[in-house]
Amino acid sequence: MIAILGTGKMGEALLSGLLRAGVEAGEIVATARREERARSLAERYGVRMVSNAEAAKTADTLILAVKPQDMAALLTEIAPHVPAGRLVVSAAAGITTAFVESRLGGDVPVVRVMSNTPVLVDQAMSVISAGAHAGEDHLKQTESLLSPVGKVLRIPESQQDAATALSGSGPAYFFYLVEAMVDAGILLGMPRAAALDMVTQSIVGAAIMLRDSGEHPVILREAVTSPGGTTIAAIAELERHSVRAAFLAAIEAARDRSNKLAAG
Ligand SMILES: NC(=O)C1=CN([C@@H]2O[C@H](COP(=O)(O)OP(=O)(O)OC[C@H]3O[C@@H](n4cnc5c(N)ncnc54)[C@H](O)[C@@H]3O)[C@@H](O)[C@H]2O)C=CC1
Ligand SMILES: O=C(O)[C@@H]1CCC=N1
Repeated sequence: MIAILGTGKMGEALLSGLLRAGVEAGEIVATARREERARSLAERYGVRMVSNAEAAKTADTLILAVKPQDMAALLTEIAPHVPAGRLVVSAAAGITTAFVESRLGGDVPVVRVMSNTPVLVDQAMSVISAGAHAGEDHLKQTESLLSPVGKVLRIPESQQDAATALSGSGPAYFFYLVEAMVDAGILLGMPRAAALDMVTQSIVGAAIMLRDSGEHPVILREAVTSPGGTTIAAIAELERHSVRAAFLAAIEAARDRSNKLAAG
């Protein structure tokens, strides 16, 4: 039995992914804070909605998907109910395995995960790290939960905040870029729908080339950039506005924010 505690955007994305991957609805329980939300999830997915205490007692694997700021309260609530040896998977940004271990007590095996919203289309990037009491089996179990909904990579826990900044938040940067490019299309007089189509197909095409060609992004970009042409005119402006430096600073800020999240 798998329990998802805190079924918001990420929890629901993981829940739907598990079901698409063939886990039976009867093998999953979930929890939600609001009754209306619980009813809607039960209706849409056919899973049983239970209390956090019941989820902690009954499931072999607990997936904690509340906001980092709500994690301490959730751990205090479930600590008396988690039987020894249950795998606890924490999906929250910035929350260390030590934070979870210290609040649950005992030798609880904890695996920290940072996934991202493309889990909804089975294209997640999930990075996982073992806590002090989690071994190879626990990492394998977590991989088998997450690999049907995307790519899974093991990383040292010391890199989790950086991964949160890169791939956890990553989809938001691409959506932001699309918004900005569509605005540029509007500036040039394109209808909004057509501009969105053109930009979306360009980003999908570029992403698939990057993933499937094995080429370095510099080579792929150079292939688009003709001498004296249009692309270099655009890139000269991106450089003039320090867009690369802005990305470095932005992702560093996200890493620092992740590092501070456990403190609330
Ligand atoms: N949204 C994203 O792209 C990503 C989010 N995450 C992490 O996933 C976690 C959840 O994020 P979101 O889904 O975006 O937030 P969210 O606010 O949509 O979901 C959190 C849910 O937990 C519920 N909740 C809070 N305390 C609870 C409790 N004691 N018992 C039961 N339910 C409770 C809330 O009512 C809410 O529905 C966060 O820790 C975040 O860092 C990780 C990767 C990506
Ligand atoms: O913005 C956040 O804090 C979460 C963690 C990674 C993506 N969204």
